[in-house]
Amino acid sequence: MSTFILEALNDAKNTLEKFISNETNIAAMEKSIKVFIETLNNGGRIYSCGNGGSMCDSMHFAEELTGRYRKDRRALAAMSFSDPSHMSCVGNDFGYDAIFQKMVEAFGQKGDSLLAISTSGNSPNVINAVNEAKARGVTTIGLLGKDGGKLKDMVDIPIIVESKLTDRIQEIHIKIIHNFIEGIERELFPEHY
Ligand SMILES: O=C(CO)[C@@H](O)[C@H](O)[C@H](O)[C@H](O)COP(=O)(O)O
Ligand SMILES: [Zn+2]
Repeated sequence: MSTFILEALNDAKNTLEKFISNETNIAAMEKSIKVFIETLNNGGRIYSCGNGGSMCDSMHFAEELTGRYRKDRRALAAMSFSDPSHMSCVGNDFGYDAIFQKMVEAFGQKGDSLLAISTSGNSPNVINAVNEAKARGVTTIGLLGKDGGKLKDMVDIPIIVESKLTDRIQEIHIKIIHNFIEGIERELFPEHY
């Protein structure tokens, strides 16, 4: 039993170390934070989407912007595409592949940004959201994994966690997400740091 626990924790450590050691990843994270800050400073909105655990990450990202991260401050304009009634309607009437695309169609404007989260980079509903975002001048940032999938070459800024395991990739994604929030707050609320 303990062997499996240590193996899993060590694999997580190694995956994070590998991610950190690639300068491209850190540069892409910095670039993403700049995009988010620019969006907010220009009165735009930050959107996010993903499936399963990545939907939880998408919601986690948005709530820490609209609500709170480390300290109290004003709400920031963010929205996760995860409204169950919207998803059941669009899933039922247009198909599951349209659930995120329809939200971009409803809200996406030039200058907004979209955090598209997919560990495979191949989920059709995330791909369709990114295509809609591109057509509307919404900047796209991909939190991806494995080989980056189709989204790697579609998003403006791809961030790929090198691992074959969905859960492991998600564990690094949430670290990146917290880093995004801290980067945004450091710029907009320097008095908190
Ligand atoms: O959270 C997990 C596994 O850790 C699962 O729910 C996982 O998110 C789902 O299988 C997703 O449908 C995977 O989609 P994607 O990351 O490939 O876009
Ligand atoms: Zn958090």
